[in-house]
Amino acid sequence: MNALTLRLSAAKCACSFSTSSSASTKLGILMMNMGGPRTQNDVGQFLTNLFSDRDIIKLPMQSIAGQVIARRRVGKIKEQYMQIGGGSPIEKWTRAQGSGMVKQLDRTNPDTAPHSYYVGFRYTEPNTPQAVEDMIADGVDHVIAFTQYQQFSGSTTGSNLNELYRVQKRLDPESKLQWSFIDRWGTHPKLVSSFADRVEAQIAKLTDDVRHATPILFSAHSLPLNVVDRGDPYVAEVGGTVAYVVNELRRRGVNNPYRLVWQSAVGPLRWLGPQTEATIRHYGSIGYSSLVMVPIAFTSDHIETLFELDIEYGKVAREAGISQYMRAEALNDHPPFIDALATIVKEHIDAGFPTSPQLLLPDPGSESAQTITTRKWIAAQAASQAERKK
Ligand SMILES: C=CC1=C(C)c2cc3[nH]c(cc4nc(cc5[nH]c(cc1n2)c(C)c5CCC(=O)O)C(CCC(=O)O)=C4C)c(C)c3C=C
Ligand SMILES: [Fe+2]
Ligand SMILES: [Fe+2]
Repeated sequence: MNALTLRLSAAKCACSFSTSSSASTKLGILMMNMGGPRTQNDVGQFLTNLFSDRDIIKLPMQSIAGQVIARRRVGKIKEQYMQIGGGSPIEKWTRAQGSGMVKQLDRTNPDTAPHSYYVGFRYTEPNTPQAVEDMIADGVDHVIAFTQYQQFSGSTTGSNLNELYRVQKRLDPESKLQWSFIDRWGTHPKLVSSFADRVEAQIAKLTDDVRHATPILFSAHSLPLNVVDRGDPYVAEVGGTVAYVVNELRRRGVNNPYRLVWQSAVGPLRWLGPQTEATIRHYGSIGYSSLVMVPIAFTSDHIETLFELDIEYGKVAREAGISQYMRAEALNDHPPFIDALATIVKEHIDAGFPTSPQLLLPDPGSESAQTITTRKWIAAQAASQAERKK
């Protein structure tokens, strides 16, 4: 009997979780991510929301400075979105992933069917308040907050969780919703295997003369060094994903050399390197004529893959004499990746909605009051899930 079955022991028919039973628990799966502008007209608001978020960047007089910086960057970023078709494809991919995931869960976990997914983006619509309102209106009792960032950072999943804490406190003051959390999954075997598929497919496209010697550059969004120093787990967790993917590639007979590099640094802060762009330039300058790039910290296409890796660094690679510059496809709607998402949720349900112990351990460096409050809420939810399991 899993936790849900136990909760249903008072129900007349404990054999089914169907929504037709008034005593049944209705699950909602909240897919959390940053979001992206749907059109060029949304770029300004997206950037304003991002630069207003103290979990990603702390500015003096945040609300004014955030707007000023957003206004300064909007022209450049709009131009980048124009070059990738006008907007971010993140909502399209999140919906494809969510619908594939719940279809599979309906098959593998009939006891908790039907499964519904909700999209909670941090900086654009559909946002967290909309998702929580929809879940309340749909009669959801238990929300699985499932981050779509596979590696944890306070600036990404941490920010989404802080927002979730504020939103549920406002929209669900009597705490009718129960919550559980899937907060990181960077080494899940099905995620690792999905990445290995994507890398292997690109390696196969290289010409015979360079196929086995071409460097694989795993590239992730960088972090400011002060965030790394604080003990944010992201850098180590990205390294963990890379190690597992390389291990899987070795198992498949792909023995190419590899490096982990960091992209997308913005502003005057010092950011973690080596930078992706400088690495491409350097390898070109010492005679490499081929590279396979792998976006390793995001599951869907976005500006960092379609613009930065493909267009911007593609040009850098050509200038540096790299004639075979390739990028592993993002996971997007790759069927083994949809299987990975559904399996991760299945394992969470089957195990009685556990909270990762990592989520409850503070960073060694200083934390915001909001993060401390959010962690207390998560700990209370974790305790009540554990209680139900007994
Ligand atoms: C795992 C991914 C990401 C981490 C970690 C991350 C940390 C982080 N980002 C900034 C500042 C900016 N990020 C911006 C855009 C952006 N960031 C990510 C991912 C991560 N960020 C993505 C996928 C995107 C692009 C969104 C899209 O729709 O494609 C931006 C805005 C763009 C710009 O102005 O150049 C900023 C700014 C910080 C400071 C940070 C860690 C503290
Ligand atoms: Fe970012
Ligand atoms: Fe960028």
